[in-house]
Amino acid sequence: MRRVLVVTAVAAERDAVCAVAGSCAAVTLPGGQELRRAAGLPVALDALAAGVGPAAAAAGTATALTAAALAGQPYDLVVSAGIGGGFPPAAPLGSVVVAEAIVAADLGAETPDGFLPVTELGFGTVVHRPDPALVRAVAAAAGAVSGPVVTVSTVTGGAARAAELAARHPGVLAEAMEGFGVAEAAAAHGVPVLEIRAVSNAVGPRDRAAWRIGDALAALTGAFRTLPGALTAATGPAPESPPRP
Ligand SMILES: O=C(O)c1cccc(C(=O)CC[C@H]2O[C@@H](n3cnc4c(=O)[nH]cnc43)[C@H](O)[C@@H]2O)c1
Repeated sequence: MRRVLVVTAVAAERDAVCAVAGSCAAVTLPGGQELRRAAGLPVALDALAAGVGPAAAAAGTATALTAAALAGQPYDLVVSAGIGGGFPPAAPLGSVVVAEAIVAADLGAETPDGFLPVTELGFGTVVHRPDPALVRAVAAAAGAVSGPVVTVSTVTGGAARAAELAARHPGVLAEAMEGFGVAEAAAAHGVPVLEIRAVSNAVGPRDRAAWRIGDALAALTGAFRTLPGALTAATGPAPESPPRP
């Protein structure tokens, strides 16, 4: 059976993923974070609420991946998941976005000529590209759109920054705060990654009262209901493996 680790920021997002299974059992990770383990699905699904932002996401993901590897039960896929801001009109409230590129949008330097990504300063990486066939299959099954999703450390709160992000990242569909951190940890472990976002708000001038978190969490559950079938469609039946304790 395929083993999938889903990393969310907060418990409400994790519980929206767990809702697919009806119930989830708690497993404590080294360091004390609590993983939730779903039973009765055609994939072995674990969900972790690792905290808000790319650093917490990377730390939690790396801990869960290391614990699973040391237990001899490594994950086959990591999914960064949760609610996110959508760029209108392509990603309206309540829609689901699957990332074809997971982009660190504010990792770099401001210069007199504008923003420079760290790659242009000679360091690291600013983009992870999930397997396109997997992205297509997961998006099709979920009725989602696919395109770039940016990771930011500061939620966009104005029209000027929204326009700047859209100009710097053509086709960008959504903004969230964890995808790149999850993807960095997955890459360090050689595990494929996806990012799935359900749109709770429009990226632009801050209007917290207009966020539709309940609708987005329901859309997230709906997307995860279709994930096992999509994984099988994209990669074939899972190889035999020993059952989990
Ligand atoms: O208040 C609640 O009930 C609640 C339930 C679920 C999630 C939240 C969050 O505030 C999660 C923070 C989380 O949301 C992502 N997010 C959502 N919209 C945006 C955005 O426009 N720009 C950036 N990030 C966004 C982000 O990944 C945060 O981790 C509250």
